[in-house]
Amino acid sequence: MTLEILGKQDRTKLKGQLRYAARTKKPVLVMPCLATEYTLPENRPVFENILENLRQVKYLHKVIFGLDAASLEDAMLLRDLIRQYEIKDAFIQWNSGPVFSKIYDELNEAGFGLTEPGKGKNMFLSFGLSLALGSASTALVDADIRSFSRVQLDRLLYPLVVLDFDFSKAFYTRISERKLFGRVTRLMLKPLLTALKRRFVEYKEYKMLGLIDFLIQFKYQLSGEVAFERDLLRKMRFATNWGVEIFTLIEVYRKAAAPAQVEFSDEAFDHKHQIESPTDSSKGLNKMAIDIVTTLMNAIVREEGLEITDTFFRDIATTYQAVAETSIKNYSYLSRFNNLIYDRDHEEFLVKEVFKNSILQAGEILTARSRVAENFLKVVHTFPEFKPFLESGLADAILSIESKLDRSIFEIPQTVSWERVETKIPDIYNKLRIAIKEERAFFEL
Ligand SMILES: O=C(O)[C@H](O)COP(=O)(O)O
Repeated sequence: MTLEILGKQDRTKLKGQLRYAARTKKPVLVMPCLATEYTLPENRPVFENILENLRQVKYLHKVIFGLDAASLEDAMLLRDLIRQYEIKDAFIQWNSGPVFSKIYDELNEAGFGLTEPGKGKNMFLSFGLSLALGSASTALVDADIRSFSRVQLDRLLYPLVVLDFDFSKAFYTRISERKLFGRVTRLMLKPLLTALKRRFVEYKEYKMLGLIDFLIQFKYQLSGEVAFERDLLRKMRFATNWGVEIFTLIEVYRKAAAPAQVEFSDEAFDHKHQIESPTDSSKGLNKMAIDIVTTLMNAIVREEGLEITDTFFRDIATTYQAVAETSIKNYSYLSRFNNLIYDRDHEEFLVKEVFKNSILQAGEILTARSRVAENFLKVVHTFPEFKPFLESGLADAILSIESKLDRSIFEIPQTVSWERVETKIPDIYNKLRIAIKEERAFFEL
């Protein structure tokens, strides 16, 4: 279901309905942030605008600031800002502080592999905290939205808190300095999904189309603003790299009963932009694109069972380029229609020199991995306890073995689900509630 803003929305009504329904749904907002998002002078106004807007939201049960890369002084500064803006019921999940380091240690000792620092690990713990607080709906919003306003949060949560959806995802138009942004979504992911669809129709691989069609219907697949209903959140796993948004959608495809996308803003959306790094595939948009393609194709190969031939990625990259070139023409018209600046040469450069290579590089990574997987399985074959798993074919065998081991063997860096944590550490939510109490007392919040 797509919830679009049709004409002028009655914001007071929206707010009123949310307030009423929130009494039972206890919505929690999770905001992962880096200390630099408020310590650097150039970022501070963006962060303070978010706080100013959050101050006006009266229906949230709790606001969790998942704080990464922060010293004690940075954490205290955040505490001061939360107080200054009178954000009610907020607390800091200071990831490198003593209270939550202990929780991460316990999760790691139980074998959940949360060693890689970053947004994935941060938000995973915040979600656990939200579950521990008994929230029926949890929203995730980034701390770098330059155009944030409170009504956006209202819209994101409305499908879950007021209506009966179990997942909500924002869509919007990204514009900055009078130019279209959303470069990876527009120029890489959307054309790639179209190219994959063409290929699967042509080769009559209809089984693959369910996932592709599901992904295509989202207007902005890489938006980071999402909300989950409790039962779904418990079942979700999360990628801990740049593939997080696409991985989340793939999980939602498998696990959600009633997903919705919602128009976040009737104005253009702007956030902090990653650099383009055409020659270095280890950072910026280039790295983001590789992670996304690897995550997507990994799911199609392993969980949908696609057999990849030697030429698969080369063929897909060629179709991708043709589709992307057509969309560039369309984006140039769209820009003219909206009086925006459009640098067609640069967009073509991104498609041909950056994103096409990302697809090819992701192909190399996946092909190499699948060779490793085969060898791995040969070795695993010698252990009798894995024998029953090996009868179901390569993809299923790896999945079963991974679920037995509680972690991914060599694939997409990802978390387990909270449902899995609950089974292994039955009193985990109790421990998390104690941790929240300690952290709140420490920061006097
Ligand atoms: O959503 C995207 O396409 C990527 O996050 C890049 O976005 P940007 O071009 O708006 O920086």
